[in-house]
Amino acid sequence: MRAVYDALAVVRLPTVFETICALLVLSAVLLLDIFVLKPLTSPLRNLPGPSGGRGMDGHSSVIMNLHGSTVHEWIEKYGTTFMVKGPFAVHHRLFTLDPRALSHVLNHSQIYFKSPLLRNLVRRYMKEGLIVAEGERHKIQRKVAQRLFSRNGLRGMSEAVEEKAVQLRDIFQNLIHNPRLTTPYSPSNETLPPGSREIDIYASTSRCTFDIIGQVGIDHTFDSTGDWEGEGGELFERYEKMQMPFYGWKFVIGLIFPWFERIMPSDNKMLVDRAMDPLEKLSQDIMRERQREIDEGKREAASDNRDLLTLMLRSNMTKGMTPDQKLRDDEITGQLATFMFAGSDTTAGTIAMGLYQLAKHPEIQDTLRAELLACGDNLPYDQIDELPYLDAVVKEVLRINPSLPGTVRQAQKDDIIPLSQPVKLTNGKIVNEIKIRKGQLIHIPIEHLHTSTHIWGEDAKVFNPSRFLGLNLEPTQTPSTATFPSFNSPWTSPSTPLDPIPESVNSSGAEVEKGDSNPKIVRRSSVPLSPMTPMFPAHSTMSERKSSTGDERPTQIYSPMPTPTTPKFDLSKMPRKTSIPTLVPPGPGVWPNFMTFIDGPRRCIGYKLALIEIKIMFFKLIRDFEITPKEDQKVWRWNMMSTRPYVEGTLHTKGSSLPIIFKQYKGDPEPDQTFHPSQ
Ligand code: HEM
Repeated sequence: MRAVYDALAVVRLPTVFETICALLVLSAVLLLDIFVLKPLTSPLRNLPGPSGGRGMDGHSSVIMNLHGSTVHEWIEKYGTTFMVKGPFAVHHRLFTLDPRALSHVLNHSQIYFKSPLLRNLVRRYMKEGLIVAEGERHKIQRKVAQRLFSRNGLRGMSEAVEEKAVQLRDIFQNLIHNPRLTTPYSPSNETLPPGSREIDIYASTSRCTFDIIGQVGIDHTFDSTGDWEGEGGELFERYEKMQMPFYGWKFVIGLIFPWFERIMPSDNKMLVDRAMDPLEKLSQDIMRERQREIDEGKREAASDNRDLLTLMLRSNMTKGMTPDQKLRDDEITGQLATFMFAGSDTTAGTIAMGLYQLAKHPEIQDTLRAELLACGDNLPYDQIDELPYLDAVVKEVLRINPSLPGTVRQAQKDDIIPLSQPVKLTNGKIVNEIKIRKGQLIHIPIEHLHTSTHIWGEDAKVFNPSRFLGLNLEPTQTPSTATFPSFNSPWTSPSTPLDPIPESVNSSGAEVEKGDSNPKIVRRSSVPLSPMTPMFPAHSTMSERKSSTGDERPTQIYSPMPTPTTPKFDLSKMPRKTSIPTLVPPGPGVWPNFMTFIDGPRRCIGYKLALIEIKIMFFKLIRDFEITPKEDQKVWRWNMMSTRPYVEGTLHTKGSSLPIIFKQYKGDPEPDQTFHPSQ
């Protein structure tokens, strides 16, 4: 002890000069490490790749630009795997479309996490839910959430979705038939002739998907679609407003140092808190109430997979669970924010962009309508799911407009990534694998993969659903034929098998079967479906009511019986199932090389619900309406967490929107009304 006191007696605090010198030396070492040592020793340093990227964001803004062609030029020049740069061109990152590499990264989720920056961005909106969680916490959360998507769970969801779709269709019909009616997504109808109505399809479907997640997540009815002045409508307005593109420097600093915004919140942070705090409070109140109901035996265990909240609470009550195995309160409430964000924006954007594509391609719209009208209006979802042309259209929408154009992973330790396409390094060596260092990032370019002509053929950028039917139904399209460069090019098909994909199918069969070129969501259709056979007679009733405030509200139930379109092709020749075009090489994804929902243990947990929503919405809306784009309107997409449509010149004033013109579909014109050029 004496020796310790003696030693302390000679210790003194450093002088200011010594402290400054020490800090300078430390900074010099750090800078040397970042700007010289790291790049010089980077295992990616000999990979070919584009020059530039010397700015603060390196090549990121080029990669994230949804409308540029530069990345495709890089792919042409450097092949499937190359190096791109992070900040100040000193951070080396891997950019790969190589199926084996992607499969390896996605399936080793214990090595490849989301980067801290991406997690900070996601956490801002989605709190401590599934998307932010990594490692053991992720496994625990995912296991519970997965149960929501059991066969029974999905059936319940399809009923909730159908109800919403019918509500939306009724509202649209009412808007068309009653020009004086207004809604937040169709404020006025001044310039259009009677019988047509301009409706913002993004604003309306995002309300629907918000309502659906309220139901599925916490068994709560928001009804922001029909009751936009009510509590749900107000919550939705705030939720929508927080996604306006207001960023600025405080936002950027806050992404790197989240504590900063606790002192100086950015505009974005204030909008997010204004939207998410009431939602969080609501889910906490419901959580307490639900726990009480469970404790008092008021909720039947059998009905508990109806919503995620109850499922999580009941899971925490499993006998023998250690505290570590239980979900924390912030994980439970965070899950609502996660599902709200991950599940509603993505799906709404897809439905809106899909309807826009159909509006722009009348011949595809007619073909789809012909298929849908050949069935009754009340077709159950498992049969809707079997309709081949609808399936092809939905796949094509998901292929060409994936909600997440890409994602990023960061290696948590040194690793070796296998390749199916050898890469020629700048030093002339040819390698079949890439070494990656702890901390380096890997870009997973979903949209570039989907629009690569080498994978999807010459018409990769064209909206052409018939590629999934092996047909060429649209006269304006050329058949999808890939022109693969010579054998030695980086585009030859994989010579080695892909990584085995861990079977994440649970006992309820909630995940997709692998190895099937056309996996289906629910494989229980026992009724053979002929697309030509009407299944149920459509009905036609109409009722209107006035709201309590005396305003006319679109609350009608109205289902006309249009004459089916004369199909532009023989429906009986339609293949009964879609398939991935044979030219598409094997690759990871929910379907081969189809990465909209990515793959592996972090694959989108809600993709089956997304498919249900998209298909049922298309089914209900395209049967009853003819849709056309607005003249002189340019539509773009912007990307923050997921891509959203907006009209040119209105992003910063209006935010996301996508108005299109709706007309009641009345069937083909009678022959005597048809104009004949010879007359
Ligand atoms: C068209 C609609 C959708 C698309 C394109 C989509 C896409 C994706 C993608 C690409 C990911 C992986 C993100 C990453 O790891 O970087 C993901 C994850 C996720 N998605 Fe979806 N999604 C959709 C709909 C939904 C729906 C409807 C729900 C919920 C009901 C949902 C819930 C989630 C969750 C919770 C995760 C995190 C899974 C995990 O990390 O384990 N998504 N989604």
